[in-house]
Amino acid sequence: MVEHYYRNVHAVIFVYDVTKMASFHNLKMWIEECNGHAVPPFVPKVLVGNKCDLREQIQVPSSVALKFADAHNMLLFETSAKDPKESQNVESIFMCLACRLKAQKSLLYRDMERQQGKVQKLEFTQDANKNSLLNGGCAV
Ligand SMILES: Nc1nc2c(ncn2[C@@H]2O[C@H](COP(=O)(O)OP(=O)(O)OP(=O)(O)O)[C@@H](O)[C@H]2O)c(=O)[nH]1
Repeated sequence: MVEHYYRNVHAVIFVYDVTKMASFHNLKMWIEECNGHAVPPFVPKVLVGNKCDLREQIQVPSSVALKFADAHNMLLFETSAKDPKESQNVESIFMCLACRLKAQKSLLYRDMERQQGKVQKLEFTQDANKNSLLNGGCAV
């Protein structure tokens, strides 16, 4: 059953609760589990600390989470699913992942075209395609 979740995965979001240190410590186990299921390194992964509206109860300092995120090559987002003031970060998570996936797809497409010797032809004949083929960046 678990295998099913990892098959053809496009992105991974690791979520911990900023008010529960145990949930942060458990991340290591989740990352190992993810690696154990052979999720490729190019699959974008982000780290999300939720419940940041509960300021009085915070157990996981942002600096610690940031260090952990850096060490695992992930971006960190601190969010609240409850507080509308913090909820824009929820949207940012998905925008960020969408951007990365789009950039990846453009690069993959370009590489495929290169292998097939088609890039030159597209560069000269289709201006509209030129940007999407050659720009790996994100315009969002
Ligand atoms: N204050 C606050 N409460 C939240 C937030 N997100 C979820 N909750 C609350 O936390 C409780 C558990 O939420 P679930 O969505 O069931 O999450 P879960 O991972 O299954 O449960 P927990 O591990 O207990 O957090 C519910 O009462 C939610 O309303 C948040 O950002 N801020």
